[in-house]
Amino acid sequence: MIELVDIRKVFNSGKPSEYSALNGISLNLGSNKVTVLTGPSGSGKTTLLSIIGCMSRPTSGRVRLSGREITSLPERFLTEIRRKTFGFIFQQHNLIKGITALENVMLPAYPLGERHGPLKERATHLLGRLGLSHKAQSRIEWLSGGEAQRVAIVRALINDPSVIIADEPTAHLDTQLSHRFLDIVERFKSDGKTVLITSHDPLVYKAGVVDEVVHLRDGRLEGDTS
Ligand SMILES: Nc1ncnc2c1ncn2[C@@H]1O[C@H](COP(=O)(O)OP(=O)(O)OP(=O)(O)O)[C@@H](O)[C@H]1O
Repeated sequence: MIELVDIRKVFNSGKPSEYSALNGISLNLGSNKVTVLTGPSGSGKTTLLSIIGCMSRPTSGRVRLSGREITSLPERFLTEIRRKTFGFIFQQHNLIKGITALENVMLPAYPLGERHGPLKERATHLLGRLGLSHKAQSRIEWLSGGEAQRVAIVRALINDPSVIIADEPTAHLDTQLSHRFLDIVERFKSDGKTVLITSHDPLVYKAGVVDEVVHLRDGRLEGDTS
């Protein structure tokens, strides 16, 4: 599904602050699999996620998505791929204050031009699936941390992405809500989705639903000495 070939990422190239965050990562992420990316702080997990999710480009190396080379595509194609293929769940959920949970969920679908009625129906249905029907009209700032987290998950699903990317999804969740998140991952998987998670949390990387754990250290796959 997603193939990475010799991915390198250098920040601030040519400056005294030059930093090589990824040093030749080659990796295959199988379709309909749950992969966890783990490793110490600063090992390059978020940098790699943002490259896989078409949010940034590698300095060198190739990314193939379902066999299609996407590394060198112009920005507008990458934006389209990003919208249609990926659903993102960020550590800080980036939900917008001052508008309701329902409106937050619908926002990523607006650029795709879907009619308002069916979109609202789908968003309402998805909120219900995560037990949030009664919070649809609540403003984001009125929700608890766990509720906001679930709104962020629903928002990630609104365009029916085939790949879900979650960056430290349980960082702000207690044990019970972390288990709830893993139940949701289980559901993604049975819906045929591919899931990629970064996590330091043993509760996540040791979970039964996880197919593969990839360890990063110093921008390399652990055990890879090439
Ligand atoms: N835009 C940037 N400019 C310069 N250096 C950067 C930039 N983004 C990340 N880095 C550096 O690249 C390295 C990898 O960062 P990254 O955020 O990918 O690590 P991480 O494994 O996700 O860490 P954490 O677990 O703490 O979130 C870090 O040393 C970081 O300081």
